[in-house]
Formats: sequence, C-alpha cells, structure tokens
Amino acid sequence: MIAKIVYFLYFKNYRLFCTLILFNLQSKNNILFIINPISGGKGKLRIPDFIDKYLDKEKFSPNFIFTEYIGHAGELADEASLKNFDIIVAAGGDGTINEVATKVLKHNKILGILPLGSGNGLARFLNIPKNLRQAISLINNLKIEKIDSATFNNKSFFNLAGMGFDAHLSAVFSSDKKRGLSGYVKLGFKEVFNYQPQVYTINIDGVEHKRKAFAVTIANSSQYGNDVFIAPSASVKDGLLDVCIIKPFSLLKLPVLSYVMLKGRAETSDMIEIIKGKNIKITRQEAGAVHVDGEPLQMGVEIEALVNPLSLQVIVP
Ligand SMILES: Nc1ncnc2c1ncn2[C@@H]1O[C@H](COP(=O)(O)OP(=O)(O)OP(=O)(O)O)[C@@H](O)[C@H]1O
Repeated sequence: MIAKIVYFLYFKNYRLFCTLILFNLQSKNNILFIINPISGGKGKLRIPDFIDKYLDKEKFSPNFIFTEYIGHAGELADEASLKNFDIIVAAGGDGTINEVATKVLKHNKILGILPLGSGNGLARFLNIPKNLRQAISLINNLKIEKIDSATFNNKSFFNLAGMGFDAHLSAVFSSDKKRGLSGYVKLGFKEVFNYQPQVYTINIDGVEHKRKAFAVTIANSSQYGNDVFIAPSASVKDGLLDVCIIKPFSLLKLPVLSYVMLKGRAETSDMIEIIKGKNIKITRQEAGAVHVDGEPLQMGVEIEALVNPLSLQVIVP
C-alpha cells in the first residue's frame, strides 16, 4: 500500500516528499533480541514468534538469537554493536542483562529488557512488566532514559554486586541444575545454617567503617529480585551506590530479616546498615566468592566499587 502511494506521488512530481517517506521507511531500528534459554527455568522456543507478532515492524527490523553458554550473551552483544544494531534486548534475568548491558555501555547503544529471569531485580526496579506482551509494547514505545552503571573491580554491574552470604549462595545456585524462585529459596534455607559472617573494612568516600557482616551488598538499584528489597531508597539516577551491611544475626531472627526485606523496611531495621557513597573500597579477610548482578565470580581481598552516573541508555516505561 505504502509502495503504491510513493509510486503515485513520485510521478505526480512530489519527489522530495517521496524521498522523505522512503528515508523514514529505511530508518527502522535494527533490534537484536538475545534470549537466554535457561534463565527463569522456563522454555523459550516460542519467544521469537511471540515477539515477532507484537513488535512494531514499522519501527523495528528484529533479529533473534539464543545464547548457548555462559558469556555468550556478551559476545553476541559485542558483535551486534559493531554490526549496526542500535538496540540490543536482553531477554533473560539479571545475569543476561549484565552481559548485554556491559557491551551496550561500551558501544553506547540502547538496552532493552524482556524480564524472563528468576528474580528480575533490575527489570522490577525499572517497572518493566513481567507480562511479555506488555514488555514488548514498552519497547514499541521506545522511551529511552539514562541510568547509572557501576563497577566492581572493573567488572560492570547494573543492579547489585556483593560478597558474603549472597555471593556464597550465587555460587551454589549457579552449580545447581534447578533454576527459578523456588529452587533459590530452598537452597537459601539449606545454606544459611552453615554460613559464618566475616569482618570487612569498608571505606566509603574516605570514611572507614569496620564491620562484622553476614553480607555486604553494593546496590545500584533496590532489590535482589522478586521484590526482596535490600536498598529500598536506592536510585539508578542519583549517582550514588548504597552500601548495605547485613549484620550477623541469630537464625531465630531469619523470619524478621525476610519480613524486613520483603516489606522494603531495610533502612529502619537494626539488622541492616545502609550508607550511600560514590567511591567504595572494601578489604575482606579472605579472597573468594563475590557476585556481580547475581553471577558468581572469584575476587581478591581488596574490592573497589565505583559509580558511573547516567551512563547507560535503557528503554523504560
Ligand atoms: N545456553 C546456556 N546454557 C547455560 N547457561 C547459560 C546459557 N546461556 C546463558 N547462560 C547463563 O545463564 C546464567 C543465568 O542467567 P540469568 O541471570 O539471565 O537467569 P536467572 O539467574 O534465572 O535470572 P535472575 O538473575 O534474574 O535471577 C548466566 O550466567 C548466563 O551466562
């Protein structure tokens, strides 16, 4: 139909107008959906057809690819950025977003998110709907904002990074075959009984705090996922990180800690201390497990976390 109109106008001497229409038609955004088939523990084979059905083809030329191994999403996002993809969508959880967003940040492209993970911490913070059709329609609207990103010993993160129990649990969870929320909760209960708190020296913008802690989490956004809030007042636009120190506690108080986090009351609880800052240096007792957006890594005794204000372009509601 559009072709017929352009043809008609062209021969009626509206040539400049036709060139503008054609330019507009060509200037569709190349968009790549990088889909993690294992995140969230649900099958994703039909996801490309579903996206294709609801994506606005007047605006986008879509491509789809499934990841095949850990780190693959990052490689694909890197290649796509060099091949003229303007928008790269991470279809998965926080780990997939981390890999894709790290490359999107590097190449100054635009990140889209389809929350298909177990926890979806960043997506929940950004109010990106879990309903896939609604999340696609949000991409169709193409509202873009800049948010803060951060580094944890030079490794980018966008939601949370940390050490202590969180990191221990990520390491155990990643080697477990069961994904999804229920698997995570079961493992958490099993592991919490044996975990020993560590001593951390935490320097926040030049002020030193020595603390024994169950976990130390550096938060860019507010939650682990599934509406479990560790830093309820965190913002991805304030140029600050929230250093959240979970104090050692008797296991009898585990339900209280869970309640506090589920209700978003960490800031008023005596079980959690939160200090905001930009430049954080942590020295811990031993090298070992950390997590970066929920993905387990090994790091040394010294860890530096820095914020990179308003550095990442993301499609938001
Ligand atoms: N084909 C694959 N096989 C195995 N692992 C993969 C594959 N593709 C990606 N991965 C890895 O899967 C891991 C988990 O991904 P992701 O974080 O997106 O899901 P999740 O853990 O279920 O969700 P969330 O982080 O929101 O809780 C990441 O470490 C990623 O690198």
